[in-house]
Amino acid sequence: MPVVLILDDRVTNRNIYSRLAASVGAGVTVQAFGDAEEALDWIERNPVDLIITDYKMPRMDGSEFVRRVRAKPPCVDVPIVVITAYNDRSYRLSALEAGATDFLLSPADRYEFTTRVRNLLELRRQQLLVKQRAHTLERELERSERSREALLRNSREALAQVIDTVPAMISATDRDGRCVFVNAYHAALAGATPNDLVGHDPGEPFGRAHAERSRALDRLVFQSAEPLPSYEEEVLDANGVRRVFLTTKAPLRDAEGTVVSVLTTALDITDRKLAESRLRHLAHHDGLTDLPNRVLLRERLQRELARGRRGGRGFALHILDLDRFKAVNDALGHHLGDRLLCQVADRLRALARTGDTVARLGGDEFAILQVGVDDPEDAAALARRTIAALAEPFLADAQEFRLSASIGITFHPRDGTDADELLRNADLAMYQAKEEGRDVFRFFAADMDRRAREAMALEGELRAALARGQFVVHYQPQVNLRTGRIVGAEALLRWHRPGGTLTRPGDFLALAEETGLIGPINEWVLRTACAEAAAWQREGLRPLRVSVNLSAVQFRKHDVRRLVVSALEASGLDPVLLDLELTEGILLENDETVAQVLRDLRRLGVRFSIDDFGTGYSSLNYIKNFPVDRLKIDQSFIRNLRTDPSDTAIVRAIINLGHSLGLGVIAEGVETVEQVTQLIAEGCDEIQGHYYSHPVGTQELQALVRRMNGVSAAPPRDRQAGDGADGDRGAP
Ligand SMILES: Nc1nc2c(ncn2[C@@H]2O[C@H](COP(=O)(O)O[C@H]3[C@@H](O)[C@H](n4cnc5c(=O)[nH]c(N)nc54)O[C@@H]3COP(=O)(O)O)[C@@H](O)[C@H]2O)c(=O)[nH]1
Repeated sequence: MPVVLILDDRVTNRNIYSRLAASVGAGVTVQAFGDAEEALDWIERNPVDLIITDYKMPRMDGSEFVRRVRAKPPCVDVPIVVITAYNDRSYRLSALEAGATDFLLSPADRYEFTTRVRNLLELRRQQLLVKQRAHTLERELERSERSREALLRNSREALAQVIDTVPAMISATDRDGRCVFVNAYHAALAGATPNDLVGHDPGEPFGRAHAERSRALDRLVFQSAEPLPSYEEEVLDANGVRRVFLTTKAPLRDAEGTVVSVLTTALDITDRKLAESRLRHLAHHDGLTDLPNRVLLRERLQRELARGRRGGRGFALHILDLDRFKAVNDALGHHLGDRLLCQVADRLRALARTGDTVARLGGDEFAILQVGVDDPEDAAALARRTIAALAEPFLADAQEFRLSASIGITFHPRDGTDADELLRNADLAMYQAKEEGRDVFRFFAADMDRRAREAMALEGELRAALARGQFVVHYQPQVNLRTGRIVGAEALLRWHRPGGTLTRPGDFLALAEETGLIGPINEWVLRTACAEAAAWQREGLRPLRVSVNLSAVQFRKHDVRRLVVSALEASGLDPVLLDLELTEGILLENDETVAQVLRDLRRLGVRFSIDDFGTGYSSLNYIKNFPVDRLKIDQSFIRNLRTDPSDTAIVRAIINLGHSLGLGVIAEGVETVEQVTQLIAEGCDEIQGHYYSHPVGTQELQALVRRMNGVSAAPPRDRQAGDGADGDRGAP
C-alpha cells in the first residue's frame, strides 16, 4: 500500500495536495503534516513511498527538511518532490543539493501534480521491487556463499582424512628442512604425532642416513624447481619393521610461483613387494619340497657359466633320479611318496655347501649344482656322499623304506658350454648310471652323446619296422619234465632288419619302453601269437599253450583287459591256452588295478606266470593276491645250478614254494643235460631253454612239436650242452 507524506504549513495547500494524491489510486494512503519536525518524527517510525513538501515554511525550509529526511537510512532513496514558486531557482538548486528528486510549481497544476505523483509512486514501486530482488539475491548469494564455504571446509577436512589414511607417508619441508606438514601415516610409522614432527626434520625418526638422503634430494628439488623421478627406498619404522616405499618429491609453489617447500609422497609398497617376491618364489621353487625348480637351476647355471667366462672356477652339475621310485609311489600312494620326496630333499640340502644349488626338476628327479670345483674328484666325492646319504633308511608312517638314486654328472667347462648342453649331458650320464645297475654315479662321456643319437635313430627305425611289418614272432618250446612233451611255447619277438640281420628284443626293448613304442609292439606280438597258436590247432596239432610277455608300460598306459579279450576274440584261441608272463615290476607297480584286470581275465580262463622269479622282491604277498599259475625261475639261477650251492638252494626253495602254493614251476635258460637232470631231481615241472630248442619260427615249431611229442619224456642222452650262443636256430 503506497504512503504519501504531504508537508505544507498552509492548511488549504495540505488539503488540496492530500486530495490530489489520494485520487491517484485506491490504495494510496496520505499523511499530511503542517510541521516539519512532526513529519520527520513520523517518518522515523513509518515507511513512506513519496514525500511532497513545500519549500517555504516558517520553522524549516524545504532544503533542510530534505537533508534531514535523506539522513534517515530508510529514506535515502524515497522520492521527494519540492513545491516552489516559478522564480525560486536558487531554492531549487539548494533543494537538489539536499537530495530532492523533483519539483512542482506552485500553484500546482492538478493534472501535472497527479501525473507526477503517479509516476513517482510507480518509480518507487519499481525501486522497492529492485531493492527487494537485490535483497533476495544478496541473501541467496550469502546462503550459497555459506554453503560453498561449508563445502570447501568439508572437502578440506575429507582431503585431510584421506591424506591421513592413504598408505603413504606425505610430508612437506621448507628450505631449512623443517616439516611444514605431515600426515598421520607418516607420523604413526615414525612413532609420533603430526604435531611432534611439524617444525622438525620429518625423516629423522627413520635414521640419520635416511634423513640426510631425503634432505639432499629436497635441496635438489629446490635448486631445479622440478619434481624428481620416483625411486624405491627401504625404511625401518618405529616398530623395527622394514618397509618399502615408492617415493616422489615435487616442488610446492606460492601464489607468485616461487618454490616454498618440497612435497614428499612415499607410497607404502611393502605388501606389493612381498606379493611380488612370493610370486617370484613360487615361479622359481618346487611346491612340494620348496627347493629351487628347473627355472631357477637354469638361471644359476647361466650365472655360473657367465662367471666361468670371466675366468671363474669350474662347477659340476649332478642329476639324480631315484631308482624305481614310481613303483614305490604307486604301491604306497602319492601321499607317502611325497613325504619320502621331502625327506630326500632335506638330505640333499644337508649335503650342499653355501653357494651350491639343490633343485627338484620334477617327479623323482633332483639336481645339485656344485660350484667352485676344479677337480672332478670333488664332484665324485659329493656323488659318493649323496649315495651314502640316501642309503640310510627313510622313515614314513612308522615304516622303513630304502631308496637309492642314479646320478649323472657333467663338469664345466669340460662337458658343455651352455646350460642346455650341460643338463642334457648330465641326463645322459644319469641314464648310463641307471643302465649300469642303479645306485651309482657316472660322469658324462662323449660316447654317451653318440649313444643318445643312435637311440634316436633306432627309435625312428623301430617306428618304421612296425609300419613295414619287419617284426616276427619266434617260439621257444616249453617241455613238461614228466612227459617229455612240448606243452607250450614262449612267444619271443624278433626284428628282421633291412639287410637281413635278425635283432633280438634286448637290443631295442628298453628304448621301446622309454618311448612308449612298447605298447603297439607288444599288441602286435600278442595278436600274432594268439593268431598263430590258434592256427597250430587248425593245422592238426593238439592244443598248445602260448606264453606272451607283457610290459609294465602296457599296464600303466593301455587297457590290457580290452586288448587281451580282443586278441582272443580275433584269433578264436581258447583263453586257457594263453599264458601271460608278468614281471614282478608289473605286480609291484600297479597293485589293485592290476589285480582286478588279472582277475577278470582269469575268469575267462587266461593263465599267468611270474617271469624271472627270484630276481626281484619275490614277495609272497602278490603271489597270494594275484591269480598266478606258474613261477618261472630266472635263468641266472639255472646257469650255475650244478656248481653253485646257493643257486641250487634258491631253485629248490622256489620249486617248494610254488608247489606248496599249488603253482606250477618252470625253469628257463636250461642248456645242459646236467641242469635238466637236477631240475627233474628237484621236482621242477617244466623247462625251457636251448637244451631242447632255441626260439624258432612258427612253421619250425609245428614241425618240432610233431617230432618231439611223439617221443619219450626223458631227456635224450645224446644231447650236448647249449652252445652258449642264443642265435635263433631250428630245433635239433
Ligand atoms: N615285453 C616283451 N618282452 C619280450 C618279448 N620278446 C622277448 N621279450 C623279452 O626280451 C628279453 C630278451 O628276450 P630274448 O632275446 O628273446 O631272449 C629270450 C630267449 O631267447 C633267452 N633264452 C631262452 N633259452 C635260453 C638259454 O638256454 N640260454 C640263454 N642264454 N638264453 C636263453 O631267454 C629269453 C627269454 O627270457 P624270458 O622272457 O625271461 O623267458 C626277455 O626278457 C624276454 O622276456 C615281447 O614280445 N614282449
